[in-house]
Amino acid sequence: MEASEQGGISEALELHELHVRVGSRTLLEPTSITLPAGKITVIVGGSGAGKSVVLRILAGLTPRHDDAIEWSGSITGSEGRPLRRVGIVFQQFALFDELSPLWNVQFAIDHRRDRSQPPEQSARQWLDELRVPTRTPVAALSGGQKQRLAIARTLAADPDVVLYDEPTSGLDAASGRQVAALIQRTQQTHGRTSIVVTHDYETLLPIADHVLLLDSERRQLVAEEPGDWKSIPDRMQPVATEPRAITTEPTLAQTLSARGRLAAVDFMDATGAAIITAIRLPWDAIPRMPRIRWGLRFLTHYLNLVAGPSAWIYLIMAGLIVGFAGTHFTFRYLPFSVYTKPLLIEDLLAAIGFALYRILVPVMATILIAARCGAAVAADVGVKRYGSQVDALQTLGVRPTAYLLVPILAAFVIGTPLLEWVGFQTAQWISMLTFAINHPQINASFWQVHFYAQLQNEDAWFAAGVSWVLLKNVACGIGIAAIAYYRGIRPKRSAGDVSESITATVLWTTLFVLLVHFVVAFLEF
Ligand SMILES: Nc1ncnc2c1ncn2[C@@H]1O[C@H](COP(=O)(O)OP(=O)(O)OP(=O)(O)O)[C@@H](O)[C@H]1O
Repeated sequence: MEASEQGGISEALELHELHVRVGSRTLLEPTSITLPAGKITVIVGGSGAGKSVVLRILAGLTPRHDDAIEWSGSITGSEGRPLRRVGIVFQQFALFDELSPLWNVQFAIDHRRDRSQPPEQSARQWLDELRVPTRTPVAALSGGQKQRLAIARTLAADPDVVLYDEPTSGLDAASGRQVAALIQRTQQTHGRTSIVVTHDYETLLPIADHVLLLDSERRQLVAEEPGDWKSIPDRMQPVATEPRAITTEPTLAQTLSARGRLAAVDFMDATGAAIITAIRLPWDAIPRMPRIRWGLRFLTHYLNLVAGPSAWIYLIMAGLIVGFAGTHFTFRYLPFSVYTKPLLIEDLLAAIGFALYRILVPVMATILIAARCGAAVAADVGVKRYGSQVDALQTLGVRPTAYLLVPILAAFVIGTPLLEWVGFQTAQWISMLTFAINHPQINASFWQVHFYAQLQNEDAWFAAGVSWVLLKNVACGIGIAAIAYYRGIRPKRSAGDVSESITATVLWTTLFVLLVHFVVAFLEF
């Protein structure tokens, strides 16, 4: 542990017997090494040596038994103390696009490591220090400005250690040197232990206090003496890909059988994931928001996504169609209508009112909400996952369930009945209009009396069966929210994975909604 010039405390990073495997390949044999406090350590290694894997492990983003990655050993601060916070400046920055630069930094300040201590400086002071415009939307910032904002956000959260992931990637030599100078200046000003993971040794070795080589031959992190730094490039060999086994072309029957097996495995995977999700949901949904005001901010975002103005237009259109069709065609295609209509008109209106209120509008509304809002939320969460914003939340000390799942569930529990209500209001209005146009000789109050005949509730102001309608809405809302969230939050390696998660959400949410209506219909009637 070391005190910085500004009086802050920075921690060393101690690796104890860190052992990393990816699939059947060992990336790192058990390694124990200390990355000194308050210094810049540069970790270099050839392409494919495992720098990104090690960086994510150091940042606490990889569980010990991931899908393909396994690691053991421990990572602590100085003298074996637990690390409280490891910050990371992501290669693609992982900024929160929907927030201004100022609010990106404020988010980090509000979730800083020790909130009993005053923040090191205000969000505006951080942006001034790192020369980031405060009002320009994040998406409109230049690459360099985004990187400086990412550094400001990471430091504002008051981490013990700051990791930089390939900070010069994609930059020309001059810009790379500026970034290196910025890292050095920031480190000197704030005294944080800084670890730079890179393959760009030429630009970043000049600012290093220590250098570690991730040696892919020896599978070790090797501390390099300054005298040996010059020879590092010769030892940074790209890792050859695994030689492919030579196989004969599979026959059509083999291909089909393999595809069948894959489809079966996919189906089992999806079903297994759905069961696990259902079991986990109550635990994940406990609202443990670190800051209520940020929770409300995320809730507003998701309420707008789920039940904003464009969703109202959907439900109004749906209500118009189902209300008009239900009323118009019932009377138009009534068999022997000249004779039967005078006898049945009252009962038919009551049946239309009942069907619209209890079945047609709820089914139509929830299917639309599942497809439209489920897809919107899966896309939102999927992009946050793919763009590392979910990782950024985690390294800022926030569980993604707190600010994503809980607000998403709340938005659907509020939004689904609200949108359904909008659909029903429209449906009953168009039903009245259709009836009035088709039966100009009948008094308007006739419709009013008979449309609601099956919905009268003697004891209360609300309609009969409202609890069933609400139950369907809330059950569908919770299911859509959970499917969209868990599909979106799964690891994403490509934009294709995001798109696949949106498609899967639409398929599963609509199926779920139909299942809810099917099951509730048995209990209800
Ligand atoms: N989630 C994963 N599943 C399977 N293999 C993985 C996974 N992540 C990394 N790998 C493999 O682990 C090895 C190390 O990858 P890593 O991305 O850490 O390399 P790197 O040193 O960062 O390379 P580069 O500098 O080219 O980005 C590679 O062979 C990669 O294919």
